[in-house]
Amino acid sequence: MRTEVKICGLSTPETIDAAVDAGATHVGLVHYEKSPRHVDLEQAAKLRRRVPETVKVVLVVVGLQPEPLTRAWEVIRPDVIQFHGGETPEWMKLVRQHLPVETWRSVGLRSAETLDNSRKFIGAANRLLFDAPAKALPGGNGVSFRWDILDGWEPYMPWILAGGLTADNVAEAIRTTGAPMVDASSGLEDEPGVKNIGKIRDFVAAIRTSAPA
Ligand SMILES: O=C(O)c1ccccc1N[C@@H]1O[C@H](COP(=O)(O)O)[C@@H](O)[C@H]1O
Repeated sequence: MRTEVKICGLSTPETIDAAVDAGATHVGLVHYEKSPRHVDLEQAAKLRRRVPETVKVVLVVVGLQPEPLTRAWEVIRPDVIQFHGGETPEWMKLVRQHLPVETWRSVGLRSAETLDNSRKFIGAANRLLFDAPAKALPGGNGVSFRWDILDGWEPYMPWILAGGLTADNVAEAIRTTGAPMVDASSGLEDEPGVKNIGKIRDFVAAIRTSAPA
């Protein structure tokens, strides 16, 4: 199956267009003020309108309270909300009941035990997004986790590989883990928050030319 690709932390029309043209299946907008990739609601809504229907828009949030989350959904109308903080399964289930949106949950993978704990998101998340454990930011740190934690894992729900992916390591990452979807952000930048269009193109090309796992 064709590997799905999300390019995250986009904040300009040019980089949105570059990700779409390169063949990304998903584009990510980070709505989190502490991030160098933060976009406010107005910017995010404008960027969202550039994205064709064939590409899904993912809104990344961290511990956003109910009212601002609903407001963000109303203004941006993302296809997916990616919860990247300490959001509980119960809270995510409530969101799914009230908003017509897919929910994804990040899990910082430290060990096989953290992998097993992610079962609690069955029924709350449509997909799990495996990233390195939080550092300065909850995500977007450009750090990979030990992919061997996934050795022998039998996926019980759709999942995504994230954390420190670049054009140089993504083919190996897919080969090693069998990831059906990959997600990259800071590895495609010249400096925090500034995406490089060439790096976006090279990243997607590295996936499309790599042999399937
Ligand atoms: O990108 C951010 O600034 C960010 C902030 C808060 C939560 C998540 C964030 N990004 C997500 O982190 C992962 C990994 O990113 P990277 O490739 O290692 O930079 C990815 O899912 C981003 O969507």
